[in-house]
Amino acid sequence: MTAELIDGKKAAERLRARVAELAALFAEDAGRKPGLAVVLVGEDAASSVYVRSKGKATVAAGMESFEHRLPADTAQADLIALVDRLNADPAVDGILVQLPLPGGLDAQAVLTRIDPDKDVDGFHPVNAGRLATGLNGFVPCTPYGCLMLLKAQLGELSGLNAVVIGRSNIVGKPMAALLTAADCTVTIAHSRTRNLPHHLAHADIVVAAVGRAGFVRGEWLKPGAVVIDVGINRTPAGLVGDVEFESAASVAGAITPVPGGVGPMTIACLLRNTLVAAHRREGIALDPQAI
Ligand SMILES: Nc1nc(=O)c2c([nH]1)NC[C@@H]1CN(c3ccc(C(=O)N[C@@H](CCC(=O)O)C(=O)O)cc3)C=[N+]21
Repeated sequence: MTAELIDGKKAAERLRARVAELAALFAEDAGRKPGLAVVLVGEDAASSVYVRSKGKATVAAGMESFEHRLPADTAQADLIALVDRLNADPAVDGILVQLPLPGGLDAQAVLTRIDPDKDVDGFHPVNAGRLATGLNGFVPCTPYGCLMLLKAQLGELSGLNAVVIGRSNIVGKPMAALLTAADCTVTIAHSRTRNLPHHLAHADIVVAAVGRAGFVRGEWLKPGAVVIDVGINRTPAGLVGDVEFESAASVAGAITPVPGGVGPMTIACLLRNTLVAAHRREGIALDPQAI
């Protein structure tokens, strides 16, 4: 292996420590802690683990964590009613409804019901529109975390060729928007892209978010490319990313591992967004560039 390992765990720890310092200052000024409400519907094992680690990280950062666990057979109207209560609750700065929702529930309707100024996931169409048009809003945590890792690795991104593999509303599309805003030349590839190796051959930056284990092969990469692997695939061999790690690590300049890469940054960025939401709601200044 020749590639440098990008330590997302360490980067996330640093970000969380900075968020905790600023959360303590916020609490002094506002007389209350920033608050994050997390809603989990059903008993999906992976979701349950994520929600628990989000709650722990929230408290560790000096924020209030409000956890709402609802049964899998919750009616759409009851879930909407909970979102309405959280929207109206002054102690709640951020609302996250854990995805995926159990079958029968309309996720889009729920996400659209969240107050855009409490939408720390950045999934509301208003926040997608703000990102697309360069307005201040909330950026989805996973692509925001990827951007932070890229900037820490490369410094200036202007003029670089970036290929984003995957076009989801949660990762691929906002990732492409962030890289475009950072003056990269951006290609969005996906499962139906013809001749992916052709596109990757010129990519200085590769962000893989297709949800297929080992989809991206090292031979396709430009030597020295920086590779961000968003994939979290549970296979018999364990947790693996969307990039074939061994072959990629012998060609890339730097690469994120799975686990220990993008995942921890996602949670740290959620705390960051919650801190920003709290400041905006209280009218307390916070330089977003400071974190
Ligand atoms: N409304 C909503 N917002 C989300 O942000 C959201 C969601 N729903 N549903 C599920 C996905 C997934 N997600 C992850 C968060 C942390 C890790 C993470 O910390 N992973 C560690 C450990 C991985 C493990 O051991 O399972 C790592 O990669 O090192 C991974 C994945 C947030 N998501």
